Amino acid sequence: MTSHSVPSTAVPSVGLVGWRGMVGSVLMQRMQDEGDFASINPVFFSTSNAGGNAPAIAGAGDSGKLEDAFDIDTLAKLPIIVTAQGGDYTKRVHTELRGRGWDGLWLDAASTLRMNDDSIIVLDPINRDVIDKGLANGTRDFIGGNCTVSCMLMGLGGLFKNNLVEWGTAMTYQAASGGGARHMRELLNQFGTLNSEVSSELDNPASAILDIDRKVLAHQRQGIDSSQFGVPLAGSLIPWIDADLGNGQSKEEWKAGVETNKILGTSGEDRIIMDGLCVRIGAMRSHSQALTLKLREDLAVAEIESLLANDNEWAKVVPNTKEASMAFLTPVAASGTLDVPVGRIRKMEMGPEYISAFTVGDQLLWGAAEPLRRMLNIATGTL
Ligand SMILES: NC(=O)C1=CN([C@@H]2O[C@H](COP(=O)(O)OP(=O)(O)OC[C@H]3O[C@@H](n4cnc5c(N)ncnc54)[C@H](OP(=O)(O)O)[C@@H]3O)[C@@H](O)[C@H]2O)C=CC1
Ligand SMILES: N[C@@H](CC(=O)OP(=O)(O)O)C(=O)O
Repeated sequence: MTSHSVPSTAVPSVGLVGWRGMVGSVLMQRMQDEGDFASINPVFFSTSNAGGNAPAIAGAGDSGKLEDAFDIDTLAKLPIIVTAQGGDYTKRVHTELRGRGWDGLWLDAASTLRMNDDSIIVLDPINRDVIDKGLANGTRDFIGGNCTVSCMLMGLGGLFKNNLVEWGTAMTYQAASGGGARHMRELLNQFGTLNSEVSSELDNPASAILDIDRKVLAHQRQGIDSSQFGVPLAGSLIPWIDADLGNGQSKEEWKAGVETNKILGTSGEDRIIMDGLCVRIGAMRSHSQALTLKLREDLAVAEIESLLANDNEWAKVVPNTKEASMAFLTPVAASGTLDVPVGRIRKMEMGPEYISAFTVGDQLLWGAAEPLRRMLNIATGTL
């Protein structure tokens, strides 16, 4: 074993797997920003570089060497493991660990264990009661939710938590980051090559826009690198995300219903019907969604806004004006922040219980890293 032999310290030892990936890096940054490393003894793991240097954490002393992320003996000594390594890793290592009776806490960004009966989907500003009950009852697997679902509930928690939503549709506009780092790079490369194709025409104000459009389209249809997304995303969109369930629904769309209800702990007649269409667009790291909600009551718009604004400190109600929507209700405005703007709230023509809403959230923060970071703090008793 390398330098970290899981020492007995006053603070719990926490295994960190997947810390250098995209989600893991955001998690590490947030943990440093919030001073979380003061309450844990981090033990860093790697699937590719065991024995290499662990990352330096400001104020946390020597991080030592990287442990082997497949070394079950070392993992099994830890009371808590946090992973953002991905579903394949979870499938392999979680099964082995539990198989040998390890009863530590497993905190995971991957979807693999999310819908298991013995796991809880964590989003504590929305379901702290479910989490606390689970901890008290011996639940050991705490899993981050789907990014779109988590961002929607953070923005609209005031309606969902108060059992005011009968059903809803979420029509999503999901960022490239949902596919991973390589997808973000591909999107930017696509924008770049499209621009290069027509740069001389763009430099000439007299050039015909329809000629430019023809050249762009020709490049999109032939020659542009789309190896990650499968089809061009820059200057286009992709109306399908995740697997085909064979019933016309994508897996991402299915998650909206099952995960929303699991997070909220709603079932039977309280179950909320959620469905929609999930679409990939050329945004970088914030997911947006347009919602139609059928409320259980005819609430005034001001009352709805007040419920949303008062639900949690991150939901930010944006007035339903053109100016405010353009300034505050976009991926550019929300990215890199924990704020979840929610706006375009108005009664729809269908009737007084039908409202529209639009919300945006950074899918690497509330959509992935932040719920796990906060769950770790709950587990260590610091939140
Ligand atoms: N992307 C997303 O939006 C979301 C992802 N998730 C979950 O999180 C998991 C991880 O996603 P994501 O962070 O995007 O995955 P990444 O591909 O960025 O990272 C996963 C692992 O790949 C290894 N790796 C190999 N090459 C590199 C490199 N050049 N830079 C960094 N890491 C590298 C690292 O493992 P090692 O250090 O051991 O080599 C790393 O931990 C996903 O599989 C998914 O289950 C959940 C919610 C949202
Ligand atoms: N499917 C999401 C990203 C993601 O990782 O989702 P999940 O954690 O549910 O697998 C997207 O593409 O935007």
